[in-house]
Amino acid sequence: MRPVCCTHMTDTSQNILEVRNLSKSYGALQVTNNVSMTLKHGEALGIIGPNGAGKSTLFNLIAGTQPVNEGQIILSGQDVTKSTPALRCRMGVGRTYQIPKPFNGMTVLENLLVAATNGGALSLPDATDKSLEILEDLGLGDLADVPASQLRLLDRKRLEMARALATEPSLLLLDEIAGGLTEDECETLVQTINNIRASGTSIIWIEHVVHALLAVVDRLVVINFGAVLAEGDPQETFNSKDVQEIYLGIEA
Ligand SMILES: Nc1ncnc2c1ncn2[C@@H]1O[C@H](COP(=O)(O)OP(=O)(O)OP(=O)(O)O)[C@@H](O)[C@H]1O
Repeated sequence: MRPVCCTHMTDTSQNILEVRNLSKSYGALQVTNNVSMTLKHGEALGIIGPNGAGKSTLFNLIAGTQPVNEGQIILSGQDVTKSTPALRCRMGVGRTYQIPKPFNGMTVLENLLVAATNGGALSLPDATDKSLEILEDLGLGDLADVPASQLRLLDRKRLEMARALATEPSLLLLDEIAGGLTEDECETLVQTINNIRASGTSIIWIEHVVHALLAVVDRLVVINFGAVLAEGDPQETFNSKDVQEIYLGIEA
């Protein structure tokens, strides 16, 4: 395990994402504190940390829904720190939200079409083909014409992921997608994420369900009080004394 602050890779062609010295405050509350990290093309990175540590905020900064106070975000070699969320989405950043936010008045398919025609910029016929394919892959094929408001939790989470995939992301940000699922459902979700990953999509996954996360990611970053506490091999990092003590409150 490498301690604290992730080192930068200077060869940007290998990195789909570089986050450089990011800081973010809300009033007096510093939520992101000088965070740096990189993600290689095709890599899957896990993020864990206590509640309120600033994990989702990091996604908001990367996706552009919140402005940074300091630092830089480099996407495929291009500085997008000041770019709009829409532009970042067109450049390949797809995300899910911790609390699924579908358009409840629309069907499952219509939800994907909105994402595919706007975020993904596909024509309607292409968007329809693409959306049906994604729904099939994610086990939602039979629910295409069902209103989103009628879905059970697992299917709402799948829809959240399907909407992100409909924008054709090269970088997928998954925010606590496994919470509240049964063990079997969790296993299905892990398979789905591994399939997405096998198709070449780079992934950053924030998750409290650590065993699910460890079944997917190549590398783990631990955030505490807005800063990087540790990063490295997933199991080794998770088992380290600092992480066990600070993240789980266990005295190792
Ligand atoms: N828009 C905002 N305005 C003010 N405070 C905010 C805002 N967004 C987040 N915060 C605060 O920033 C801190 C970090 O929130 P964040 O959601 O990033 O944590 P998290 O690590 O994702 O937590 P959890 O694991 O509980 O989801 C919290 O104290 C939160 O209340």
